[in-house]
Amino acid sequence: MSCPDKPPASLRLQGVSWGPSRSGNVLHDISLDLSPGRILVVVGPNGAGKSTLLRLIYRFLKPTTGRVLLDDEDIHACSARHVARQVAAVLQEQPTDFALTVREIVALGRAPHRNLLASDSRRDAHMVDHALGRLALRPLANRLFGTLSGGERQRVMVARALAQEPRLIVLDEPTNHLDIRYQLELLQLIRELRITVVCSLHDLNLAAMTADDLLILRDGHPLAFGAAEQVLTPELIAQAFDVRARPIQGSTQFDFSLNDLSMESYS
Ligand SMILES: Nc1ncnc2c1ncn2[C@@H]1O[C@H](COP(=O)(O)OP(=O)(O)OP(=O)(O)O)[C@@H](O)[C@H]1O
Repeated sequence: MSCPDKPPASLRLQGVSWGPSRSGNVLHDISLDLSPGRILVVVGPNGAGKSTLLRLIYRFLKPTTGRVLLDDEDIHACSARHVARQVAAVLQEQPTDFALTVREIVALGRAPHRNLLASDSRRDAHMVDHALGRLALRPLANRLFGTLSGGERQRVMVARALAQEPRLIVLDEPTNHLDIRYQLELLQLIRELRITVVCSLHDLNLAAMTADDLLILRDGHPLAFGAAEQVLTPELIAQAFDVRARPIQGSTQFDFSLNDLSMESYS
């Protein structure tokens, strides 16, 4: 049985800023348009504001100024449940429901689609099983979450998000805890999802392989936004990360090294 498709959503950020009350902004005036089905990868140094931007997109935080629009609808003009039916998030923090099985955790993704007190519908069961299959988790379906490795838990979190049938999925550093094989598999899965994706990544080479569009943040400011091959240039990488990036011939991949100034600052 195939998984029924919902059309991917468009995302628009209009002059979005955010800061904790009165102590200055963490994010400054970010605007971008993401067409349905495109993959936006957000990169930037530690503390640049990547997780904060993602929290605004999955409606955990409300912008201090500006708007986040999903298909031209301000997500803060809609109920949390309405947004949860369209947007799923995979966060760096993992749940502490160690006594639940993998299947039960993935089934939590169905919550926004259920009516109060309604028992699981056949569609719920199908979506949970489909998500378990996509992440190769069927053999672990009855294991307790608390007994899984870090990488297995991360795959459960992605399966839970897929069970939610989102039209936009937000992933904060989803390759954390994954070995290189599962990193590549997960990023390939993301490319095959046919939903709109916003994902933060630290690895610029993985970002180049995954992104349609790329946003570079530095100190909460958008340094560059656009097609990945135009944005990931040695100059912009140097500006954002203070490292030297040498393109590997014939690819969009880079070798990285400290530049001379960085070396001096450590000596
Ligand atoms: N609620 C908050 N109150 C005060 N400062 C905050 C709050 N949330 C985030 N910050 C600050 O905002 C900055 C950006 O944090 P954020 O977690 O978004 O960065 P990041 O780019 O995801 O970093 P990393 O790559 O290290 O995960 C940091 O300096 C952080 O301390």
